[in-house]
Amino acid sequence: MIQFKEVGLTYPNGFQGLKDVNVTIEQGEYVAVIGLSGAGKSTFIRCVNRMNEITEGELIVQGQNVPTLNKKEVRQMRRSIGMVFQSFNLITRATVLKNVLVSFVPDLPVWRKVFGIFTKEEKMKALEALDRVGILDKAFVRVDQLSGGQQQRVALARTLAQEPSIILADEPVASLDPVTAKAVMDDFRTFNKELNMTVIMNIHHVELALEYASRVIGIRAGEVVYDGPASDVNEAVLSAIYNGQLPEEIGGE
Ligand SMILES: Nc1ncnc2c1ncn2[C@@H]1O[C@H](COP(=O)(O)OP(=O)(O)OP(=O)(O)O)[C@@H](O)[C@H]1O
Repeated sequence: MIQFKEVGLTYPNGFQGLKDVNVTIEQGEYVAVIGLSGAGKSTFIRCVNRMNEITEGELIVQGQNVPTLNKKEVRQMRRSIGMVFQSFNLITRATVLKNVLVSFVPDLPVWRKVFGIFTKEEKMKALEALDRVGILDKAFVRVDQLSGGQQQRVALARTLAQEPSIILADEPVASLDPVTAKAVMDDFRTFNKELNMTVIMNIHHVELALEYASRVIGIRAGEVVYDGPASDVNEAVLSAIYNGQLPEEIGGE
């Protein structure tokens, strides 16, 4: 479970990124976070694994009080929280398999990190993850020889191999064509449904958000202005989230 209680975040330059956020997310939910550019979507999800530090209120993730964790505890917490980015964050000159194996690195003793020796079990887990996202045949191909969609699947496989209970996804389909974007969204849905992973996804594409997520959190200027089922999101709700500037795909300019 993830609980934001009266959370505020003021950046060091004084900008208020989040204001009085009260949100509880249960294990296994699929949440889409929507809002205008600059509304605070990334700020919000990055608090969960403490990439951003909250400055007010309380944040509990899987029973742990996030702001009070020391460095070692933060590292441990992050093992159970996968992160997927728009830019994939891969080592492009290494093979697909190596990129997935990297997910085991934080747990490796120093000598194994240096020599890059992975156990048979780890290799099997990595290959299984590649199989799940449908790119097992690319295991020994260099990442820079793959398409954008394939690269995002490598990033997904890397996250999956980590066996997280929560996946934070920051605009994971923004740079993909519509067909590939849907395929990647389908992968997230599979992880969510079959593996009971919580998915919290920032997404600009409202139609996809409403199609895939069960819950929508709408953020405007650092405040949660909607939190409810995706099925209840209508034009009025969107107008409130987007400050009257409806996205083009749903009838705006
Ligand atoms: N390190 C920082 N210091 C000061 N202000 C910041 C910092 N990081 C983000 N901000 C500001 O906080 C606000 C929210 O940023 P955030 O990246 O969370 O928005 P977003 O909704 O994810 O936007 P986008 O959809 O464009 O990615 C923006 O106004 C941004 O300029």
